[in-house]
Amino acid sequence: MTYDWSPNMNLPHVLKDQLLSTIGPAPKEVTHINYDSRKITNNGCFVCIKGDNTDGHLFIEKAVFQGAVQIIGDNQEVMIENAKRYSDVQFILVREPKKALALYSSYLQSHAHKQMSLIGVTGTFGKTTITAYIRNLLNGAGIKTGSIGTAGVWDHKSSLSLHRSTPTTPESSDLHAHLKRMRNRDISCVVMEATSIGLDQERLFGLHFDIAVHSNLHPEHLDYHGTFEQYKQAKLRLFEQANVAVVNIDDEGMSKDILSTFKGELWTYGIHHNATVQAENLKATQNGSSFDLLIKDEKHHIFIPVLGTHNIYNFLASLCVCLAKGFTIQEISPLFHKLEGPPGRLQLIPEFPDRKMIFDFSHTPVALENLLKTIKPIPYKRLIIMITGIGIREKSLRAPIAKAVEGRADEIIVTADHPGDEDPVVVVNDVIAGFETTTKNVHPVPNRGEAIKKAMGLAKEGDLILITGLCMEEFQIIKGKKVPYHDYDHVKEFLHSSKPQEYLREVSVYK
Ligand SMILES: CC(=O)N[C@H]1[C@@H](OP(=O)(O)OP(=O)(O)OC[C@H]2O[C@@H](n3ccc(=O)[nH]c3=O)[C@H](O)[C@@H]2O)O[C@H](CO)[C@@H](O)[C@@H]1O[C@H](C)C(=O)N[C@@H](C)C(=O)N[C@H](CCC(=O)O)C(=O)O
Ligand SMILES: Nc1ncnc2c1ncn2[C@@H]1O[C@H](COP(=O)(O)OP(=O)(O)OP(=O)(O)O)[C@@H](O)[C@H]1O
Repeated sequence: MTYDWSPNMNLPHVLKDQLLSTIGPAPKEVTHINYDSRKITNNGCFVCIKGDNTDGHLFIEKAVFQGAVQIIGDNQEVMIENAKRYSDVQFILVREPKKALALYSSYLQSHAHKQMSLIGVTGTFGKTTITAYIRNLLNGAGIKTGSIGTAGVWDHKSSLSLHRSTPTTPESSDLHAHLKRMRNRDISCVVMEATSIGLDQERLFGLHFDIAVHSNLHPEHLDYHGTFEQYKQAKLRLFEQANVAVVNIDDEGMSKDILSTFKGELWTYGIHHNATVQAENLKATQNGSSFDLLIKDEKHHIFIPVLGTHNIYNFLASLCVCLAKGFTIQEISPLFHKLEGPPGRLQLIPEFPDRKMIFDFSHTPVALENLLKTIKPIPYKRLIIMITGIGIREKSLRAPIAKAVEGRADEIIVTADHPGDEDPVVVVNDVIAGFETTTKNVHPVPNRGEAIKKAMGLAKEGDLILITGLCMEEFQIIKGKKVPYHDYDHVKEFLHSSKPQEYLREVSVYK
């Protein structure tokens, strides 16, 4: 049964291309839309999505019980069956419920996205960092810019508290609600991470991006996408929705695909190949990176207060966005000395006099090994590293974490992150079991805050302290509860303590 579109159907016009048929009375009012029956309340529209574990169509009854007045789905048989049972509810049969969810969500949020400029960032590594750099530079340049991604949802000033449904790219109904919230705060530009899974699940369907940014492509999420090719095709979809593309020309994963298919304005960046914006003569310095920037045959000497070659790539991507937005290098360069990445990604903590201190999110053996490679060019007297076992995640990673840093630091503090239901002492001892030859200069401190102070207490002039683990999160999970926690509070406590020496005392945890 197929209905022709008619204006009297009382349905938002946005659903026109998705609509197959409707049964039941059009509701007087629809106040919200959701893909999860548990989040539906009075006057809601529930969209049935087939997932990996279950099928949203099984929860129609629950959604109606919770107050749904409209149901959207693609299973004709189930929809008709339920329409007979709930004659006061409108059932809308569509071609693709995920697309309908995105379109209808946009409508219910007054198409807020159309009143703002959108920038999408995709790639395997660097999305969160590039997103933070773009937000930082554009705000500095006077464009009120918000961001959405792994680091949360930010307006131009600070992080907004909200419930997260996905780790990075929100489901479309949540995304449009965030966009409306941004618009209400006078945000005129939003930069967002576009993950392959988010793109594949149509969370960004119907959005139009002024600029799409590519970082790089390496195998990831193959359990979800099946093949590397399918993973790449999902990421490439972002560029079909954009006017301008910013492409890392050094990346072998997908740059050629974008360059050969993209029809709009192109900006390239890189270090090893000629690009619109190219960096050369890279040098790691005490507090950041310096290099020469080549833009259209002009050379500019640049310093940015961030470490690591990968972050120079991330910076180049962000700079291309500013240039594509019409700023000149002269207008943007005064902002470089204040460039800020996302919390906890090679984040320099400047407050500790005569010592260098870095927070980094690495909490796996591979990430720790990469971190130790990245900091190599930084001059320091002694290296002090704090590593963490994680209570709520794979136990099997604890011992390898110790192995990754063994013999590569002068002092190693071992602590526990998110102990969950585990005794932090046990977590710490599991990590320590991974040291193969010696536990000399290994300091077990089960409480993360105390461990930070211990690391700071051990540091002398000229030393480098690496604080690793899940430090960008503002809570610790302890016995199923999120307990407010921030690394930075402990840094401040140490610096303001009249007796910092007391943190040097040993804490004995071996049982
Ligand atoms: C693997 C994956 O992508 N899962 C997504 C998928 O879940 P699923 O297939 O398991 O759903 P399901 O449990 O079978 O349920 C099917 C439907 O029934 C609904 N339901 C279920 C139970 C109920 O009582 N009532 C009800 O309505 C569910 O809300 C859902 O709509 O469909 C759901 C609804 O559309 C998504 O929210 C969910 O994302 C989950 C939360 C998730 O964590 N996804 C991760 C993998 C993800 O998207 N990550 C990327 C980052 C990747 C990166 O790091 O690069 C991201 O962008 O965040
Ligand atoms: N451009 C890059 N190239 C290679 N590696 C990078 C790049 N940028 C960041 N990394 C590495 O990836 C890690 C994660 O960076 P970031 O959070 O910015 O990436 P992401 O794509 O958002 O990943 P996630 O979604 O897992 O957070 C960093 O700690 C760093 O080790």
